[in-house]
Amino acid sequence: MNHVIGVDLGTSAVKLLLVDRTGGIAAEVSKPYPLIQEKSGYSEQDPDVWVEQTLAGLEELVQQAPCPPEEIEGISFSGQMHGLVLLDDERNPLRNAILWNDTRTTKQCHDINRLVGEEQLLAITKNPALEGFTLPKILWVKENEPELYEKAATFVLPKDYLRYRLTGELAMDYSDAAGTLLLDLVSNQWSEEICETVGVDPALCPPLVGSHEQTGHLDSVSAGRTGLTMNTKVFAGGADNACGAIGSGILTDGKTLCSIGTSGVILSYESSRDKDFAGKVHYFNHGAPGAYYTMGVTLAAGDSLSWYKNVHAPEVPFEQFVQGVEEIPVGSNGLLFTPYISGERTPHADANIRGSFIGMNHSHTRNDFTHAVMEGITFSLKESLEIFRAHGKKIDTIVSTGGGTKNDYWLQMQADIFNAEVVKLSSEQGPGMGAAMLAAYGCGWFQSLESCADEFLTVDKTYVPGQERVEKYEVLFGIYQDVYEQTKDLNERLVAYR
Ligand SMILES: Nc1ncnc2c1ncn2[C@@H]1O[C@H](COP(=O)(O)OP(=O)(O)O)[C@@H](O)[C@H]1O
Ligand SMILES: O=C(CO)[C@@H](O)[C@H](O)COP(=O)(O)O
Repeated sequence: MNHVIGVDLGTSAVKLLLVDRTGGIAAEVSKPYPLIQEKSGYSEQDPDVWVEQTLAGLEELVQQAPCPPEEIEGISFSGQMHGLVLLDDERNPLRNAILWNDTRTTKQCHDINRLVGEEQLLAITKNPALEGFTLPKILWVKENEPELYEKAATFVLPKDYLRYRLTGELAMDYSDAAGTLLLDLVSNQWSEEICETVGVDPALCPPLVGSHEQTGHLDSVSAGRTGLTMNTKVFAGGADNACGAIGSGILTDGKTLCSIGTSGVILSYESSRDKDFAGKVHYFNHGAPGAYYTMGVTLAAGDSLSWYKNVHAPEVPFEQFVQGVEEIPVGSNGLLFTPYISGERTPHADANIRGSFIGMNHSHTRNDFTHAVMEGITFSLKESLEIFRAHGKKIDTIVSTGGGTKNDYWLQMQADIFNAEVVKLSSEQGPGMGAAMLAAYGCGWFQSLESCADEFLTVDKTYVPGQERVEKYEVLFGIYQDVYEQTKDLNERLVAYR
């Protein structure tokens, strides 16, 4: 047995990696799917489309594999976090999944705060009530679609539904459960107190497992469809950011990750759950046993750039669209962008804020705008970084991952804006690689995830901050930070027109 598969169920696509015993990528497949956005603030996907695209992707992966299917020992998963998949008693989805970047649940967040109490919620879950998390979505369905809620027998998260469909076994791992706002981070069990206080039946919560634990084998239907064998071991996997941390070697204190996918995150390893960030950043279980991580989230990071590209040049491939941005100077010739197109999480938990371009003039070209979008996304991530620095973390090296690393110039911009060395690994697919590492560790190939990381992960390139650009960006960052307060009220007044 010499290969494992990592499946990353992202927001824009499912990405599948076939990985050998040295961490080499033997085959790679990506299958996209759309977002369903019926209203401003709504964001949904059809869970069965995830399954269909994953099965089709696995079939292609097996066809591309340099080894027979019997040599593929295990498979594991990384998944977009927080998305609510409600299942009936026959385990069929009752409605579309409500995703992490759906912000319809402001009222339910207020209700949770009122009923549980903000301090008690923080004491139990280490996190505040935010629209993106799963519990407010459960309460939204209970309140707005009671006839569906009555039929609900269980809830799961996106990759858990996918894993269930491949194996017939239902489970949720701790790293993803932490993002539901229902996990007691101290006892590592579902919080009966929160369930009772907000009126959610604890029986809806699925069994909890560790990310590296085996949760069955592929069933005959999935094996038949994909060409894999029924002996393929299936491991639980984790939240995409937990897997991204594993797949980027963020496995010891002091290590920091920047991920630019649809969302953007700045994530830092924590060996204990005892630190106090007062809920300013998320605090979740890691996919590595017994560990934790803290992170700040930009809701629309890569998504802002995709949005901008889709408005102006939907037919142009990304690589071509961003060509020429390297000729634009620091500050985009006076154009500034805030990436709040889906509202924001860190540091401004605000579902109503929206993005801005400030400083437009006649001379601005499409490249100026693209450059400003990249800068605005990176400034937003710097705001999370500064929270960590303000809490005493010394961050001088950051591993960068996600689709955003496909552009060399953007990686240099990250180094200059973050004022830190930015490291790009050989594979930009941190979450998929992390999932493959969980399968490799689960199969017993390595004693620990750290030793797996030593074997699997290699640095491709390091980007060093340039002093002159760092200083210019420091000043611009101050202007960027002023935009939120100055556009907050304007955006509240525009809500009625959305
Ligand atoms: N060539 C490129 N240059 C810069 N950014 C890119 C490029 N290709 C893709 N991206 C960015 O990567 C994002 C997708 O990243 P990915 O990690 O695949 O997302 P997710 O896992 O959230 O679906 C896109 O939204 C886009 O902004
Ligand atoms: O909501 C969060 C983290 O709290 C997001 O990071 C999602 O987990 C989606 O990730 P991508 O699809 O952008 O990778």
